[in-house]
Amino acid sequence: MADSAPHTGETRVPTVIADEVHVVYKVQGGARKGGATAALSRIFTRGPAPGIREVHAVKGVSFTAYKGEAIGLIGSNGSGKSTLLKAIAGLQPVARGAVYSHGRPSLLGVNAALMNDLTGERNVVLGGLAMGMTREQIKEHYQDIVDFSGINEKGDFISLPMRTYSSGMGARLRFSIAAAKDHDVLMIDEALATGDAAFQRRSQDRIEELRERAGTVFLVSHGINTVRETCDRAIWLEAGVLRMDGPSDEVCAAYEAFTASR
Ligand SMILES: Nc1ncnc2c1ncn2[C@@H]1O[C@H](COP(=O)(O)OP(=O)(O)OP(=O)(O)O)[C@@H](O)[C@H]1O
Repeated sequence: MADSAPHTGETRVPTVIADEVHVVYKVQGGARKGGATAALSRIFTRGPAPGIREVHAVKGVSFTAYKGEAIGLIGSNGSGKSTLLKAIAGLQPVARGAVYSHGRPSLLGVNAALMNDLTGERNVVLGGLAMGMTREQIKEHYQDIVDFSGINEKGDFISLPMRTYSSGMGARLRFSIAAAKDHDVLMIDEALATGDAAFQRRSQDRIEELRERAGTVFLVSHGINTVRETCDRAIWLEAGVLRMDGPSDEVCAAYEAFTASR
């Protein structure tokens, strides 16, 4: 596939290499009948045990990401975007192929592991520690994180448990915590879609900074315009297969033409 990283004259530093990555989920409880013929056929075809269904979510995806790139992952629902990010982050084993990465990729998802029963305040500390920040560093960044998230704009929400937050507020806090640290590879799953216009603008600026200071940013989004505005490169997945990889304008246009034709 086309390699779209800008040629700046400097040596390009690869941060993530995906080499023919396949991810297969095994799902318990699939409604498969367990007759004798089916069992025999499974022995010969080496199929999964009864009741276990396989979902081949990512099928042989290869690409190289470079330092300084912001890469948008686009594709229809269920095309494998989140799964690919999890595989890059090492949170989902690959069935075949391999992922090589520089440093430890951090996945910032809407489901990132913050604790709903703890206050926003405590979660800022926990999230910071989980990312490897020291208590001193967290203290230093605390106010910035809270201000950036905008959580306290409508009252003192940061001292309330996170379960009292709207999903947008939770996503904003997660983004703010993750963005407080420089990452070699930062992966963001949809968090931007949930913020309001002002937050989205701040996030785009912050992604720009992270790219300059750190390494590579991956962004999964259904908002094709967010990808256009935030990313210089886009990777389009469809049914687990990489359909196109190139400058985000071109890939987004091709994807839009594809969705319009369906
Ligand atoms: N934990 C899981 N167990 C089994 N199958 C899963 C699991 N997570 C995802 N899948 C399946 O893997 C495929 C890819 O899902 P994935 O969430 O990666 O797609 P996506 O492109 O991120 O989707 P969306 O745009 O809807 O968020 C889908 O068929 C989905 O049903």
